[in-house]
Amino acid sequence: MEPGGCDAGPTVKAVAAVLPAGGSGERLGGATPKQFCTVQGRPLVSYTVRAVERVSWISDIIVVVSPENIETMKSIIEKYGHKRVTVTEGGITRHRSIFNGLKLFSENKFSNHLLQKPEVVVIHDAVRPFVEEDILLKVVMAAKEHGAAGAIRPLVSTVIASAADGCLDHSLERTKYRASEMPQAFLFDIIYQAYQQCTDYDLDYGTECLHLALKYCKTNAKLVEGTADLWKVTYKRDLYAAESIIKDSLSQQICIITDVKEAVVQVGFLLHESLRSQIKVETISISLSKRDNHLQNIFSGQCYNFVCINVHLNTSENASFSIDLEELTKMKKFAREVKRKNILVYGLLIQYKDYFPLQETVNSAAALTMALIKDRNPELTGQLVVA
Ligand SMILES: Nc1ccn([C@@H]2O[C@H](COP(=O)(O)OP(=O)(O)OP(=O)(O)O)[C@@H](O)[C@H]2O)c(=O)n1
Ligand SMILES: O=C(CO)[C@H](O)[C@H](O)COP(=O)(O)O
Repeated sequence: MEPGGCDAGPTVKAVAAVLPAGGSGERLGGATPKQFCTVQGRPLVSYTVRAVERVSWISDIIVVVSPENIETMKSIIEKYGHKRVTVTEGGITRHRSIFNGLKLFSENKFSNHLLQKPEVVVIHDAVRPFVEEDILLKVVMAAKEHGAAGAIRPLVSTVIASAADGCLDHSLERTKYRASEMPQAFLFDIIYQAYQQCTDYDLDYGTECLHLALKYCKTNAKLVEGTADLWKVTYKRDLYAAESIIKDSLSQQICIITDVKEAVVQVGFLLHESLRSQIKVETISISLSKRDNHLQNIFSGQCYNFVCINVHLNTSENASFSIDLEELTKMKKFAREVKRKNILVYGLLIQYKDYFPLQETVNSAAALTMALIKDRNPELTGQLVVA
């Protein structure tokens, strides 16, 4: 195993990543650049950084932002606990931002600490949050062999050229062409040399790093078929699409919390059974006295949805019930604390009558639970819902 690599990673001396995030997001519109737009409680750029930092064989991650967003980016890194990330200043175009990012490995003028020059550098737009390790590995290995590599996708529409009079000049045969996406990877020396040699025109109007490697270093990039999730958030509708993918991935798992009273444990079990065909479920029964510490541990796991259930049996002699306000206040407090980590907590009171089949009530409680976690409405967190 080489330094910088790991068992599952490439046998490359060191791999680093540069994430350009210095744009203003004109096509999306709005005051906030798209990379800082909040999606399910977290800025878009943080999802991309997280996707890249999960890859253990990527040693350094450079995020390039415009000068006015340096502090914002640093606070995002701090808030979401990102590791191995260095922030640097971008330029007025994407190419200039990427070049600034690459300079950190060669010139130490922007940074107080020296970053190890990588053998291969990955370039990935900060506004493509769904990048997976598999495609990163493929482009890195291909770059090691060919000098440069990039993810591609089939074209959705045919590309046409218009003449000066605004009429069709010619159209390209769609099957012969591909959309160039990200990530791309390069032998560091190749892409750095290309950026050093390219013209101001390239830096100001170019949109393709692979092209620079070809033009200035005669390197024909290997093209690697990517997945549909690699698309770039460009327009407002893309932000909605990203939100719905993120929401969906956060809604795959639920944790049911009950206390240890037999009746509640039993109803918790039925709810678990009713939900498990639709979603991954975990049920935890804990006594009230141990709850505080225990809940802290549970909430620091991987699950983003919790329901704390309680049960009320409504017999004819016992028609009214009271809510334990102390319990409710505690649950609300937890809900408020963990909401910052995108974890949503609900209270669910399952109220049933002794003459009514319990299973039916549990089924409607399951439907209510599913609606809550699919919707992920942060305003409802900490609320007590009654089934
Ligand atoms: N001066 C720039 C311009 C763009 N980018 C980054 O390059 C990526 C892809 O660019 P694009 O989608 O074009 O972003 P914007 O330039 O922000 O969008 P628009 O063209 O709509 O203004 C984005 O992560 C963007 O932040 C950058 O680092 N520096
Ligand atoms: O297309 C690309 C690859 O070739 C780049 O991903 C890049 O996003 C293009 O940026 P822009 O939309 O700003 O030109």
